[in-house]
Amino acid sequence: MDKLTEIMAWKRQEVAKRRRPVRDEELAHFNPSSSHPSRFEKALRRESGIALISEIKRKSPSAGAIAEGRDAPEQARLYYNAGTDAISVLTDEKYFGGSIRDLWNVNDLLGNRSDSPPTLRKDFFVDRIQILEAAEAGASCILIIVRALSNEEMSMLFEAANLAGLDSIFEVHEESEVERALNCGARIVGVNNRDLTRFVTDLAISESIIPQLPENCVAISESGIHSIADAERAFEAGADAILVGEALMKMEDPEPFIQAIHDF
Ligand SMILES: O=C(O)c1ccccc1NCC(=O)[C@H](O)[C@H](O)COP(=O)(O)O
Repeated sequence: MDKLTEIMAWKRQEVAKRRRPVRDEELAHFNPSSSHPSRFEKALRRESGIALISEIKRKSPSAGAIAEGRDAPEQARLYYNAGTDAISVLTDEKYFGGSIRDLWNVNDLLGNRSDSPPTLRKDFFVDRIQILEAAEAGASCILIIVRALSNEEMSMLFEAANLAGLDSIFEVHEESEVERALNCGARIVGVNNRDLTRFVTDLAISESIIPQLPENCVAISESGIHSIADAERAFEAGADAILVGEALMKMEDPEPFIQAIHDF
C-alpha cells in the first residue's frame, strides 16, 4: 500500500469516531452574508510578484522529524512578522505532529483582522465534520486532494466549504486530476511537486501543469521549494503562489527568504 493510501485509510477511521450529520445551517453560520468565499484567494492574488503560503509542519512521512516540539503560534508569529501572505497549519497528528488546537491557537494569535494572513487547515479531508471544525477554528481555506477522493466526495466537500465561506485548494499532481478539479468548480489549484505515493519532488511538475490552467484560476506550486532559485522557477512557470513547509521550518529566521520572494 502506498503512503497516501495508508494515510487516507487511517484518516477515514480517525474521522469516523467523531463523524455525525452536519447540517447546512451549522456551516452557513460561519458565512452569515453568504459572501463568495474569497479571503484566502484574495491573499494569493498579489498585484506583483508571487504570494507565499508558509506552513507549520513539525514532521512528515517523507522527511521524518523537521521541528518537533515547535510552538505553532510562535512559528506563526515569525511568519506574520516577516510578511507572509497566508499560513498553512497541518492539523494531522499521527503523520505530521499537528492538531486542530494548533489551528485555534494560531488564529487566536492572528486575530480575525482583514490585514492578518488567512489560514489553511492542511489535512486529509474526507467528511463535512472536518470542514465545520476548520471553520470553528478560524480557518479560511481547506484542502481537497483530488487523487485521494471520488468526484462525489470532492463535490460534497467543496459544497460544504462554500456554505461555510471557506475557500478550497484542489490539489493535483497529474494532468488527469486537473480536469477533475476544474469539472468540480475549482478556483484555486495547488500543483503538488511531490508525488505523494513515492515521495519524489520535482518542480518540473509545476512547470508542466501550471501553464495549462485557466487564467482565472489561482495556481499554487506546492512542495520541494527550498531556495529562492526554486521559488523563481515556480514564478517563471506562472505560479501565483508557492506553499513552503520544511525549508521555512528549518530556518532560524525566515524573514530574509520571505522578503526576497516578495521582491520578485
Ligand atoms: O510532506 C510529506 O511527506 C507528505 C506526505 C504525504 C502526504 C502529504 C505530504 N505533505 C503535505 C504537503 O503538501 C506539504 O507539507 C507541503 O506542500 C509543503 O511541502 P514542503 O515545502 O516540501 O515541506
